[in-house]
Amino acid sequence: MTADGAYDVVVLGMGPGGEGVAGRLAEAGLGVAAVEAGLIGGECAYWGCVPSKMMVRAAGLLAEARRVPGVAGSVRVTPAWAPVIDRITGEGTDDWSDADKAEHFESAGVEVVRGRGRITGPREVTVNGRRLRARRGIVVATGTTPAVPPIDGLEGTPYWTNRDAVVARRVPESLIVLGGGPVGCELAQVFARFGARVTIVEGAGRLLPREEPEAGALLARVFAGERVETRIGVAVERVRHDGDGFTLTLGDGRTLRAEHLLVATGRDIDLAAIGAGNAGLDEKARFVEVDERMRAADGVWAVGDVTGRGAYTHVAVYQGRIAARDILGEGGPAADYRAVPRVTFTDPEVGAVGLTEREAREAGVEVRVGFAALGDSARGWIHGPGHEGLVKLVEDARRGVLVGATSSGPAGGEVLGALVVAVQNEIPTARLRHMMYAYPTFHRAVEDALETLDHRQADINT
Ligand SMILES: Cc1cc2nc3c(=O)[nH]c(=O)nc-3n(C[C@H](O)[C@H](O)[C@H](O)COP(=O)(O)OP(=O)(O)OC[C@H]3O[C@@H](n4cnc5c(N)ncnc54)[C@H](O)[C@@H]3O)c2cc1C
Ligand SMILES: NC(=O)c1ccc[n+]([C@@H]2O[C@H](COP(=O)([O-])OP(=O)(O)OC[C@H]3O[C@@H](n4cnc5c(N)ncnc54)[C@H](O)[C@@H]3O)[C@@H](O)[C@H]2O)c1
Repeated sequence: MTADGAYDVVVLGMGPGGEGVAGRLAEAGLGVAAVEAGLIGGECAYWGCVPSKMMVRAAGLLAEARRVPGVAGSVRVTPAWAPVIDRITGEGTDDWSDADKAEHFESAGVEVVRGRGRITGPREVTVNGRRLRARRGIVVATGTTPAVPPIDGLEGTPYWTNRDAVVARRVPESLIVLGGGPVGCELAQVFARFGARVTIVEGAGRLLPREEPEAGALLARVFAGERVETRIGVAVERVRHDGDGFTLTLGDGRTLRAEHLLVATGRDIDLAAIGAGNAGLDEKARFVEVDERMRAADGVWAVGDVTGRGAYTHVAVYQGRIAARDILGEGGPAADYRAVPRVTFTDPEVGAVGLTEREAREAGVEVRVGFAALGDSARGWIHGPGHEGLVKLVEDARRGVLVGATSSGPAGGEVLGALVVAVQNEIPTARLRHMMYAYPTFHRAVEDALETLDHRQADINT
C-alpha cells in the first residue's frame, strides 16, 4: 500500500493471468493488492489443466499398456482410480490448498485479499465491505465459470461440471458427456479408459468443432475403437434424474441413460457480477474488449479468459506479461494473436495453431492445403498401435507462408511447436521445404504435408 492508503494496482482474480501480473508488478516495486474469491492459481491449477492432465497421463499409461500385445509380449492391466485421485489431491493440488502460493505472493510484497471483489468505481474495488483504491488502475482477471445450457429438467439435478469430474472418488459405471469440445473429449476418453461406458453428445456437426474437420473425424474414429459412443449434431431436449441416474431425451426422440452426466458445454462470463460497468466497461458484453496492450478503459486492464482471445493458460500468461509491461511503462511488443497454439490432450493429441482452412478462406486468403496421415509415415508405421494422427497445413498461397496448421498424433502437441514458429514468423514454405526433418520422427510428417501443398484442394465442407 502506498502512503496515501491506496495501492498502485488492484488485481481482481488470481488465476494464471492475475498471478503473472501481480507477481511482476510487485517485483518492480509497485504496491499491489490481489483479490481472490477462491484459490490462487485459479481454474487451471485446481480444476482445469493440472488435474485433468494428471488424469490424461494416467489414462494414457493404461492405453499404452493395452497396446503391448502383438508388439512386446503381454501385460495384465487392472485400472485403479485411487492413485489418480490421490495424485491430484496430493501432488497436484495440495488438497485444494493455496497456502503456499499465498505465502509466496505475500513474501514477494503482494497483499492477498481474500473474498469476492466488485468494482465499485473508477480505480476502486470493494471486498467484504473493504474499499481498495488503485492509483494506477485495476487488472480484471476473473476468468470463467462452467456454462450450463438451459435444457428442460437439467437445473437442480446433480450433474457434474469439470469441477466435479476432477474430484470424483470413483469411476461411474456409465457417463454421458454433454459437449464434445476440449473438456468433453479429454475427460470422456479418461473415464472410458478407466472402465466407464461413455457417450458424448455434441450439438455441432463434429467433435472439436472449432478445429479442422479432419481432427474431429479422427477423434470420432479413435473413440469408436475405444467404445466411446459419439452422438453428433443432436440436441438434448430434456434431462431427468431419478436417484439412480440420468435420462436424456434427444432431439431425434431417442433416449440415453447413464449413472452420471458431465456438462462440458463451454464457459460463462458475468461482467455485471464484478461491477464492470462501474469502471466504464460494457457489462452486457460477452468478453472484456481489450486493445493490444490489454487496456480495456481508463485505468482498467484485462487479461486471460475474460478477454475472449483464447481460453488457454498460455494466453492468460502472455497477456499478463504485456499488461504488466504497459502498467510499468516498459513498452515492448504488443499482443499478436496470429499464432495462438492450442492442444487438446486426447490420445491422439490434437494440436493446432493459427487459422483453420475454413477461417482462412473466409478471411479471403487464397488457400492451399497440405496433408499427411501419420500412419503412412515411416515413424507411424514403426510406432504401430496408437499411431493415428495427421498433419494439415493451411498456406496463404499468394504470400507463400503458413497461416495455420494442425498436428495430431501421439505427440501432436509437441510437433506443433515447429509449426507455431513457422506461422508466427511467416517462414516461407519454400524454406520449410528446403530443410531437414530428422528420420524417423513424427514431425517428418510436416515435410510430407509440405510436399502435398501444390496438389491437394481440400473440400471445405467436409
Ligand atoms: C477442465 C479444463 C481443462 C483445461 N485444460 C487446459 C490446458 O490443458 N491447457 C490450457 O492452456 N488451458 C486449459 N484450460 C483453460 C485454462 O484453465 C484457462 O484458460 C485459464 O485458467 C484461464 O486463466 P485466467 O487467469 O483467465 O482465469 P481463471 O483460471 O478462471 O482464474 C480466475 C480467478 O479469478 C477468481 N475470481 C473470479 N471472480 C472474482 C471476483 N469477483 N473476486 C475475486 N476473485 C475472483 C476466481 O476464483 C479464479 O481463481 C482448461 C480448462 C478446463 C475447465
Ligand atoms: N487442452 C486445453 O488447452 C483445454 C482443455 C480443456 C478446456 N480448454 C479451454 O476451456 C474452454 C472450455 O472448454 P469446453 O470444452 O467446455 O468448451 P468449448 O466451448 O470449447 O466446447 C463446448 C462444446 O459443447 C458443445 N455444446 C454447447 N452446448 C451444447 C448442448 N446444449 N448440447 C450439446 N453440445 C453442446 C459445443 O458445440 C462445443 O463443441 C475452451 O475454450 C478451451 O479453450 C482447453
